[in-house]
Amino acid sequence: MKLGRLNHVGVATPDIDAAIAFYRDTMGATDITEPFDMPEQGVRVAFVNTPGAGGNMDGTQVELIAPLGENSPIFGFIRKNPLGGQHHVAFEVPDIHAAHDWFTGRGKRVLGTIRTGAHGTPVFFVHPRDMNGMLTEIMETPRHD
Ligand SMILES: CC[C@H](C(=O)O)C(=O)SCCNC(=O)CCNC(=O)[C@H](O)C(C)(C)COP(=O)(O)OP(=O)(O)OC[C@H]1O[C@@H](n2cnc3c(N)ncnc32)[C@H](O)[C@@H]1OP(=O)(O)O
Ligand SMILES: [Co+2]
Repeated sequence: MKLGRLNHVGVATPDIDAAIAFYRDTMGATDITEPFDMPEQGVRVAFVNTPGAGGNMDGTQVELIAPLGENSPIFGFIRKNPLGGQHHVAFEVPDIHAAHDWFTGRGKRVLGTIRTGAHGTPVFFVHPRDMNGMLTEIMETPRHD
């Protein structure tokens, strides 16, 4: 497998509206999506688009995520980290199933099943303990048709 593009850094927050205001007013972000719920993933999500290499908006995103209820997979994280913070990183791959075989073949614990992520493509997560302490999301590259 070859290292793919860093698509986003997942940042957990207890208050997504306050986090959006921070990125807009303190960090000077000019391109932030409206938040939206992903009940099947137990999170509310908003994307902060960062400038790309050419100053456009195809750079790596900050993916703001807030827990939807106590069953959210990030509820425990917020309880331990009340301010929120860096939660995961997401790398792109061309083929999610080949990537899944790559990580499981190396004894890495894939969490749950392949699911549809916030970019509309299949994703899976690899346990932080098997990834040098970093919860890692592997996502199939979004198609820009
Ligand atoms: C999919 C939509 C969107 C997208 O981009 O498309 C998203 O990214 S949504 C992101 C939210 N969803 C997930 O994170 C799904 C995968 N995550 C999980 O299954 C859990 O969060 C899990 C298993 C990683 C941790 O769950 P929990 O915190 O309830 O369990 P523990 O407290 O037992 O944690 C075990 C162990 O891992 C450490 N930990 C927990 N979270 C993280 C983290 N984000 N980064 C690094 N380490 C983490 C925790 O401290 C425990 O370590 P220990 O040494 O035992 O204390
Ligand atoms: Co993510």
